[in-house]
Amino acid sequence: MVPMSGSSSVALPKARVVQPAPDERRRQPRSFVKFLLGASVLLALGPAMDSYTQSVLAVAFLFGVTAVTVDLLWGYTGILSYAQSAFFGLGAYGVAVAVSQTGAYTVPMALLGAAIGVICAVVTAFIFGALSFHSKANWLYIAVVTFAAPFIFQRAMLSGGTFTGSSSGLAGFSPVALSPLSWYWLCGAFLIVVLVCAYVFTKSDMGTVLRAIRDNETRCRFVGVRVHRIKLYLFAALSVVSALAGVLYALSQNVVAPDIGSFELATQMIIWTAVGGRATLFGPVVAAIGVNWATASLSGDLPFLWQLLLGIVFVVVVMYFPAGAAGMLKPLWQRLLRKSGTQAPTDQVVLRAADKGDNAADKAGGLELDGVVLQYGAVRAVSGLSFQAVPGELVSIVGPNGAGKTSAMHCISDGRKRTSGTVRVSGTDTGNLPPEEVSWLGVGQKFQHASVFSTLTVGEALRVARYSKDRPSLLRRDEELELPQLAIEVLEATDLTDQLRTVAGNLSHGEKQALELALLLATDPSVVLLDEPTAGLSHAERLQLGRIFQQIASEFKRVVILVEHDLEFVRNVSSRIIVMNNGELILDGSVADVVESDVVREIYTGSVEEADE
Ligand SMILES: Nc1ncnc2c1ncn2[C@@H]1O[C@H](COP(=O)(O)OP(=O)(O)OP(=O)(O)O)[C@@H](O)[C@H]1O
Repeated sequence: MVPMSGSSSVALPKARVVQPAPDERRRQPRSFVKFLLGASVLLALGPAMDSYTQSVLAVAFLFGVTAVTVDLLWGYTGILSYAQSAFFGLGAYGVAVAVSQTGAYTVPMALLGAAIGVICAVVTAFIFGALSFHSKANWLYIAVVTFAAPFIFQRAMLSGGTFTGSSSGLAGFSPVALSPLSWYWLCGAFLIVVLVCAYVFTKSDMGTVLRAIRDNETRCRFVGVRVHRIKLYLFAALSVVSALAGVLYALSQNVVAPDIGSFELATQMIIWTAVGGRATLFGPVVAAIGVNWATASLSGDLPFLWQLLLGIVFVVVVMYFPAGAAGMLKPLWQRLLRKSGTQAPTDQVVLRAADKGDNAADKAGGLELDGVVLQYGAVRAVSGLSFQAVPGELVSIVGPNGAGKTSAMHCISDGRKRTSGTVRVSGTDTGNLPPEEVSWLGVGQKFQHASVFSTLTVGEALRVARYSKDRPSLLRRDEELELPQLAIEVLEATDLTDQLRTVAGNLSHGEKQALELALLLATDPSVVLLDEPTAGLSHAERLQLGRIFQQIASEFKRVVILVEHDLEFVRNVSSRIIVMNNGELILDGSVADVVESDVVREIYTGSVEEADE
């Protein structure tokens, strides 16, 4: 951070462009085209292989597809799912059961079976997703819940009698009689289509949102990203992809057995992703193809040794190379690119000040708390807190440690935290809405500790924060980043406009604090909650931020609620001060009232009870 200019306001740029050199821009599509060329060459080599290898690789390509789904879920979004093998199995069994049971060995019947299998997979995904993605769930829920999926699948297939073929499975049902080479091409083409779609998706604005969820789900929710909904839809969509891979497996292999939806296969998919390199797409695919090809070639001669080797590789990679093979090779690849005169691709960012306020200023009707209570078991952290704040006010909440200041902030930003009482934002009762919905109503909260997205660039993080205003595209990355003026003020004043392409995890502590502030301002809130925002900052940085806070309140007419321990700082920036002790509001008045109050002095030096006596 650098000191602000002497004026209270910073001149706003209409548009500021941070763009890569032309060489870099040309490079981005090129690397992907190279990949497609490489994949085409691999497919073209098909006729040179024997039919056994063609068949093995066709299956490996389908497992590569499931690896892409695991990577999108786990690598990009942080969702560890063990259900992908069950979805694969449902697709495969859908075809096998439909054709075998009806005796109609026709393509339409196989397609009908495929549709039933896919629908079963989607319904299962929605059920597991609904159990795992909700406000009270953490990241472990999906792993624990889906842990059961392969077991349920296998048990169901084993108990299905002649309907599912029990332990022997079903065979000889496929109405599609293609040569191994044709299946090799078909499955390879399917893998390429899935990879291209996944690549485009991960490079889109929604792909950035996925990485943001993986990095910091809490911050996502507090800037209005509907995390649970996104996770649920992603999980359901990828169940379709896995089930379709299962359909092709059944048609090409002409045999299905319960182990295609097993826990072992589910674990292997996770191993391919970890060993290949999470969040790289190509790494897990190469690992899936390589491991399956090697398994087919070696497991006959070295059945036990091969499994042991795989297990050891997995443990070593997880412990010592968390970025996987792709992560290990990346520096080498980048060095090669640099030698050939090019750099890794980077994106252009055009920062633009919004011509009009999104909505907050127009409907800013202030903040109102009425009898708010927050009880943690026997501890009453907030006890009947009531106050109002109007646009343009900077209200500081002070009090000793444990007074309930942070808890009061939580009661405003998260309707589910409150035990009782009412909070109204611009006249709207927030009820028991979760933080993402309260954010949509116009509340932005900055936490005590800087909470940003460690692997996202500053520009990407700001784009994520615009989720509720500019819907992210699933297909493309918007070069233009339109921000409310007050967010641009913060970026300009702290020089973050020059760091739009810097990874947030590499910023200094002060810059992270400023970025977090800019993130919540990017949502254009009408109520800005700041919980000890200057903790750990230098004197100059505190002064700078203090001026910005005042500007947000007085110039941009927002309600600013500030929790701070530094009374000198509070005195300089506040228009009003609320004093809390033991969860209760004990004083609400002007700066002069509070500073001169004996009660406040006594709270900080002794106890109120003692003072009363
Ligand atoms: N998650 C929790 N579970 C149980 N008790 C809690 C929890 N969070 C806070 N408390 C208790 O609630 C009371 C108020 O805590 P809170 O953090 O709101 O105070 P504070 O005024 O913000 O303190 P500080 O200035 O130290 O941050 C304290 O007694 C604290 O121990």
